[in-house]
Amino acid sequence: MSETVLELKNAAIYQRESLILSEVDVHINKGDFVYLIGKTGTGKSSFMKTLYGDLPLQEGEGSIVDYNLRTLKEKDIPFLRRKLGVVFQDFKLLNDRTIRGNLEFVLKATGWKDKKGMDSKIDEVLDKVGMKTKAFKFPYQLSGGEQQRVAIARALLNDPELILADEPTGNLDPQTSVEVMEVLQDINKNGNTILMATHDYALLLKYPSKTLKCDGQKVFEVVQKKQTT
Ligand SMILES: Nc1ncnc2c1ncn2[C@@H]1O[C@H](COP(=O)(O)OP(=O)(O)OP(=O)(O)O)[C@@H](O)[C@H]1O
Repeated sequence: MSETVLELKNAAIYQRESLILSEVDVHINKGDFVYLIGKTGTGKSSFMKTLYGDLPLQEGEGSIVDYNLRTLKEKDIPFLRRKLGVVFQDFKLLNDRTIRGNLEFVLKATGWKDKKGMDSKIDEVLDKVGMKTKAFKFPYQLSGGEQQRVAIARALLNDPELILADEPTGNLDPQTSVEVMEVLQDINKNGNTILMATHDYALLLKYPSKTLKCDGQKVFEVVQKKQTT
């Protein structure tokens, strides 16, 4: 039996009192790679924010990893986020410390204490994204694509049950986007579940997968047409 990591039933997504999406039914199983697409302003980020507890789920049912989004308390949010890896368009690395320092900061903030254990975890995740040799650099010494690889490594630190990537290639050129996408594909092949919001239809064509679309305040699954070439 497939293991469910995300389930929304008849959910409504709000930004304060404005309804952004309604009657949302979404199901994601362990190991899936799912795209979330839609024109600008259709609610992709609002949808993602609801999943990581930045917006409350006010209507319908929602469960993500082991949390019920309807009953999620403020104090649960840091624990929920430890089970999720969140990747943003703008990387959000700390410029005052090295790559290793950035990753160590997250591990310490999530309760890690043993220096050896932290070092080997950091090496492991940097290796997964091809950045092991650059751990001593500062974020501003890296290209956008490299910074995003580090952000993906950071998302992997606590072995997340689901990775939420909100426009992870939004600030990257097409070639670099493909390189970052290859990293996400590899991680997915190794068993990680990924939900990725994107505008980038070229990536969808190159790496077809289950696709959800936000349009007209609804989310529905779209069937990608097979390329004939
Ligand atoms: N903090 C906020 N307060 C109120 N309304 C908001 C807020 N953030 C976004 N919205 C509104 O919610 C709607 C959906 O925005 P959202 O950012 O979720 O869309 P999106 O599909 O992610 O867009 P983009 O692709 O441009 O990031 C928009 O109409 C936007 O104006």
